[in-house]
Amino acid sequence: MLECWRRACLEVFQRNLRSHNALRREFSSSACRNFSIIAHIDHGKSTLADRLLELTGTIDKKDRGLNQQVLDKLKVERERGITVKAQTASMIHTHEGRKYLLNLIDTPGHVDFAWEVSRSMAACQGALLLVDATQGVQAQSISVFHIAKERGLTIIPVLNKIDLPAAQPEIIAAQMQSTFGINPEDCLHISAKSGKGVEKVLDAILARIPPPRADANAPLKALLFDSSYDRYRGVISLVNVQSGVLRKGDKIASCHTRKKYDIIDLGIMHPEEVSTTSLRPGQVGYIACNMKESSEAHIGDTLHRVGSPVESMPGFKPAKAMVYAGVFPVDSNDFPKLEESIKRLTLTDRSVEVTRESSTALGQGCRLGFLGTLHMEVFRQRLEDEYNSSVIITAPTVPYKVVYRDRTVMVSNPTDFPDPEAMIKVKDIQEPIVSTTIIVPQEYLGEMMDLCYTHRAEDLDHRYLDISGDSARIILTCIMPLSEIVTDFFDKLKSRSSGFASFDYEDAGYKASNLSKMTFLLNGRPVDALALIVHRTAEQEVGRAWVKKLHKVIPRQLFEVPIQAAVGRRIIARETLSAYRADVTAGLYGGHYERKLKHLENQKESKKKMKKIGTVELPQEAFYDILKT
Ligand SMILES: Nc1nc2c(ncn2[C@@H]2O[C@H](COP(=O)(O)OP(=O)(O)OP(=O)(O)O)[C@@H](O)[C@H]2O)c(=O)[nH]1
Repeated sequence: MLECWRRACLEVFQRNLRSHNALRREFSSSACRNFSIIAHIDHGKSTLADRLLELTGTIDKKDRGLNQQVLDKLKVERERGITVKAQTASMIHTHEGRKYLLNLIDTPGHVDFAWEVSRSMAACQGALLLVDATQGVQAQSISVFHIAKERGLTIIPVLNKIDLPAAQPEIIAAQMQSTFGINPEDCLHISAKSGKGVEKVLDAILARIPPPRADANAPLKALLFDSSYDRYRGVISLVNVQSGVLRKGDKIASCHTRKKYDIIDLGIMHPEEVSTTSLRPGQVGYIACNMKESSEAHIGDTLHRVGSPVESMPGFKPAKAMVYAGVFPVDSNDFPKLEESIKRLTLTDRSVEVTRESSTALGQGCRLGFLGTLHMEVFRQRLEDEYNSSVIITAPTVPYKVVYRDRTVMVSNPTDFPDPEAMIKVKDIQEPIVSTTIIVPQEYLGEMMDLCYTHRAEDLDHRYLDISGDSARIILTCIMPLSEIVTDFFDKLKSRSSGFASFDYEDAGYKASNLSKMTFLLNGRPVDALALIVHRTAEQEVGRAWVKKLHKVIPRQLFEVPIQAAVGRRIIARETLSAYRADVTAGLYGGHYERKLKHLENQKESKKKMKKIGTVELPQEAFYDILKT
């Protein structure tokens, strides 16, 4: 038994040593290929990435549990089966006796994380466009294709899941031709799950993707495209060396901050960090250089050698928060812990915007800006998973523009939205709009159009994406207010199309709109944390729905409590909570005096945790119940 174990350990050690020795070789740029895998959500990116890592001997099948993807490292990614954060891995592949260094940058598939996708692509010369052969081209296949095309990447079309009986690779290849102008003969047919055809993907990467154009003798120029935080070593940055050679001990400087650093360690991701002596032009790897604050690692920054400045490369458009929400601790005494947790989490997720906020109802909290609602959900789950904090998140709000005669104010918190009385001073209120693409089988077109119209869609247009037999698919485009999408639009889209519709959107600027602030009153007193911004046409519906929900969740008091939705002084909806007397000592007679006292003590204790809204007492948990859906 012991002998077996010893032999297994030795095997792993020797394999690691062999591969680490291979990694320490210096790869010329002609032996490098930098690529990413782009696809619609669930089309199999992470599965293909794992298969490539296995085929190149970077990981061993035995090293990982069943169904666990190596590059999906966050707990929330494993639980939800989605990729949130782009990961990088380098592999060594031997072809016709020559060793190549393949750098794979895995990308997330969901619309909320499009920023990560375009960032990852900046370090690549090619992309595998992966399409599920049972589902065909979907909304995000189109958006990621266009991002890759704009960046001038070589695209290798790959049809996945051919092992499934429902796969129709020939039909989907024809779809690729009609949608993207791709020659069907260029499409590779694979099953990332079984590994069938994946060898050909490696061949295509070498044959079709050009090596990075890089000059080892030119001054050092490295693109910083991602960063993470390590408690002991500070900021770890991922860089793509565009020219020159980066070595341990080098003194480098940032074009953005002008700050100087010494390279303490560098290397490649294999898929964990493996230290090397240098990073050569064209390579992708990590550097540790005693950067203390993650704000110093500016995504899209150009690094150069101290004393030999270079022109900075065009950076990235900064991530733009599209959805804001207040985050409060369930127990208000926990605010310092919550703030610390948020701070630490934002070190690994730089796209979250953070400011402090305080509410009369919920106490001290933070206002956070997210890229979308899934991003918000994922952040909440990461907070709970990694930092063990329960949080109350207020209803999501998009950033509105309030245009006064002399200035424009951005409002991302309903409490700051002008009341109807203050509207005389306001010239215009504008809301963010997005251009939306939906792909759906034609039999659901009516349902989809109806759904879009009820969410205030304009400029609705549609055309056939492809016609194959009876299964024609439609591509539907329209302009919609972003606020309509951040609630339950996605769930409705999926349920009304039996799960067949796919959906994507992109920023389309701002548009004037007829909006107002809705407040909720408990016994005549407004509860700030519940305020909403609604379109005039939806006032009645939203007001009634929320009042009903509050009626269900708020515990009865010793007196009758009216629950009202109001816009200014106008009451839109009302429910009444009937009175209730909580007699905790009922049933305790005569000799039970001590127990009676204890019950009263307990009641006093729980009262301390109550929030007072005027005369109404609410446990903080009630807000959690009200706001969790
Ligand atoms: N039958 C079959 N299933 C596959 C194949 N490739 C992937 N899958 C399955 O499809 C599902 C989605 O695969 P993932 O690799 O997680 O997809 P993804 O594109 O990385 O998803 P995101 O990271 O969320 O964007 C998983 O259940 C996989 O097991 C394949 O070739 N055949």
